[in-house]
Amino acid sequence: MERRDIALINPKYLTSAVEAKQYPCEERPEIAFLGRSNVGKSSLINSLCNQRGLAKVSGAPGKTRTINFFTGELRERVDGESTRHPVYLVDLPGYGFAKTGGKNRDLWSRFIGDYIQSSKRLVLLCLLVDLRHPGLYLDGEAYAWLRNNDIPLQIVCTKSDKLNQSEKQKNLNEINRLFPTEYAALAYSSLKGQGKNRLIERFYDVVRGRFVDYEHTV
Ligand SMILES: Nc1nc2c(ncn2[C@@H]2O[C@H](COP(=O)(O)OP(=O)(O)OP(=O)(O)O)[C@@H](O)[C@H]2O)c(=O)[nH]1
Repeated sequence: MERRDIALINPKYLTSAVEAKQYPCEERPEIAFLGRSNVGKSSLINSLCNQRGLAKVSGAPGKTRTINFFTGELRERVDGESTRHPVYLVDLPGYGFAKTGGKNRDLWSRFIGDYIQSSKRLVLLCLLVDLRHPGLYLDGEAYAWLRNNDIPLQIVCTKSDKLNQSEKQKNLNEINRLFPTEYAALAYSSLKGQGKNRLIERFYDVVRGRFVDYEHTV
């Protein structure tokens, strides 16, 4: 019987950028991660890549202030045959930390906006929200702002291990209702690995749909 076996392999930190001319130039599709500060972006990237220290995990909100690029490959194995797609994972600075008010907030929007608008290779934006807190004002603002762009959006609901089954389902429904996107919101736990395979599957399918030229079979 055919079995789908998908992984994100060979992850490496590549570079950090504060302006467009510092973005890497190799043509790879990009999957970006955005969310309120401390929502668990670094933990999610580490969990997706099975590498603890890849992205920094902080107790102090607002640590990620640059756009961080990681390289990796999406690999699917079906019945012993393996297909790979090189990608960039892009860790965007968190919004909503204490000092980000007024002028800082405008700078943040311009910074992220420049990235989103200038990157021709961005195929999926993952908006991370904390599953325990559906409908936070700042998440709503980010969602509304991102909907104005043409980039496919995947809502990823972090820290799902902190809720029981019925709370999880209730909050997931609420997030889907408040933030509808082309793909249903996904519950994720970096601690337990919940949602990981489904999210990597999503990456694979999005990348495959848009960037078939990069495909090579090994
Ligand atoms: N229980 C649990 N804790 C998590 C999970 N993901 C992240 N955390 C914790 O949440 C805190 C913030 O995680 P980070 O991954 O550093 O968050 P971030 O969004 O990258 O933070 P910034 O760099 O400030 O933007 C850390 O204490 C993590 O250990 C999860 O799935 N489950």
